[in-house]
Amino acid sequence: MTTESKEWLLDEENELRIEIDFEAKVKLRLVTGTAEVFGTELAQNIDYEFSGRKLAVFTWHGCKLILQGQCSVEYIANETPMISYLNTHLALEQRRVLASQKNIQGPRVLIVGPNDVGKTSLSKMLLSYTLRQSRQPIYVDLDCSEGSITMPGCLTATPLTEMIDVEEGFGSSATSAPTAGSAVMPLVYYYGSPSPKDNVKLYNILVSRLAQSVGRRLEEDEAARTSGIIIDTNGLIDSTGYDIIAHCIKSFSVDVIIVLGHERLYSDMVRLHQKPGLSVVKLAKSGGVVERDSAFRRHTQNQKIKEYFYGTSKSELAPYSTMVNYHDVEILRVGDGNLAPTWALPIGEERLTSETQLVKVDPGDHLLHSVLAVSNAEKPPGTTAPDGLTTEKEMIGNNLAGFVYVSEIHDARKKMTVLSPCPGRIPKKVWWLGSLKWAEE
Ligand SMILES: Nc1ncnc2c1ncn2[C@@H]1O[C@H](COP(=O)(O)OP(=O)(O)OP(=O)(O)O)[C@@H](O)[C@H]1O
Repeated sequence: MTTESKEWLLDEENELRIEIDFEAKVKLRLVTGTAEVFGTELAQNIDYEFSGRKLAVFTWHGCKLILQGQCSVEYIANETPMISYLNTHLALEQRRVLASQKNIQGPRVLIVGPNDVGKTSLSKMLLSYTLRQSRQPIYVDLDCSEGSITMPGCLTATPLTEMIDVEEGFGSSATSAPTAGSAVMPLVYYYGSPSPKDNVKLYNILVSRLAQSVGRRLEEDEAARTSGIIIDTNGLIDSTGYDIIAHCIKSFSVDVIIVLGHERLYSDMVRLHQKPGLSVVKLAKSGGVVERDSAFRRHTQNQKIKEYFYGTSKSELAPYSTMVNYHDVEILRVGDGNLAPTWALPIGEERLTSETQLVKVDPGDHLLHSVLAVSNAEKPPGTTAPDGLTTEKEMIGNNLAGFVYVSEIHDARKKMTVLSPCPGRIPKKVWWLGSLKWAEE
């Protein structure tokens, strides 16, 4: 790493915007004053290390920062929408105070907008500000392309109790070595693809399941109930995107929609959804939000997968290698199977579509480098016929125990070697195959 260091003096309400390549490492230190990264405050005189990130260091009251290392972009901006973001938080906080007094549900906020307008960054800020008020909000991540919490291809809900980590984002706060019964364990459903468009029906089923689970959590957990939920979405805003948004609003009983950086979407949301008890708010996109090309996104996804098995430079993990017999596991994927004809279904049964049909996958060379999701489901489909349909729906709606990575295939011996974060035999037998592949470097 280059030792070149540079001092930055920021006036109040300014932000230092930096972009760091994946190959570079940059250290950031707050010397005087106060500053925050997407809502999380920096401690003074501590080195924070970043690689492959685009971020903003914002100060409300002015500060002095030192950057050590090579950034690809670095500049100070004095025009930001941070005041409007803070005001939005304060309005939501008023609702939380009311919710605490009356013991009712706090705000259920949905953040929508096109790609690269800062939805995830705004979610982090609103969550951080809420956590700073000693509340315990739930973060729902419906953006399956990114995998802020665990892996790409997942839909997750995470009750947050600790501040979001400056260097690792949700990666650390939500999943670092949770103790038994820890409140920071995310609830994860596997969708298996980076775009909701690939299988809208499956995506909506999983959103409904996630919403039911979150609803149960809110009933039991008073702190989470009054703190409310923040839902981050993908950037789909065409007609399919509108249907998905409508489904999310219904499933999570959303009462605040924040539309980020898109006038037409805002006016459509007002027209389609504004009704008593549901507010639609428009916020401006920050000039600092960076458009990420597909290569950058792919790199981020790979990094996320790698971190799952090997940890980060701050907390390294050593994955375990296990040999698995083909016949010991049931590998399934959702969709694209051959359908039973409608007349073959029992009278009154809902017809399964090809989008939600379970298909058994025969293990083989094609699985090499796949990331498979280990389901908490116990029984393979078809074993409890005659009600096979219900079984399939239950199977799809099961949450996940974790992930494995297929590192070697020994087809002649009908075995495969998989990496997993835990030692020993993998107790769960139903594994989902999605489109996630990763070539270990
Ligand atoms: N003010 C800012 N200054 C510098 N970088 C920023 C700023 N706000 C956000 N970014 C960066 O811009 C990128 C895009 O932001 P973000 O992920 O929040 O957008 P998004 O709308 O959630 O994107 P998508 O839905 O397409 O995944 C991220 O790398 C983020 O760290």
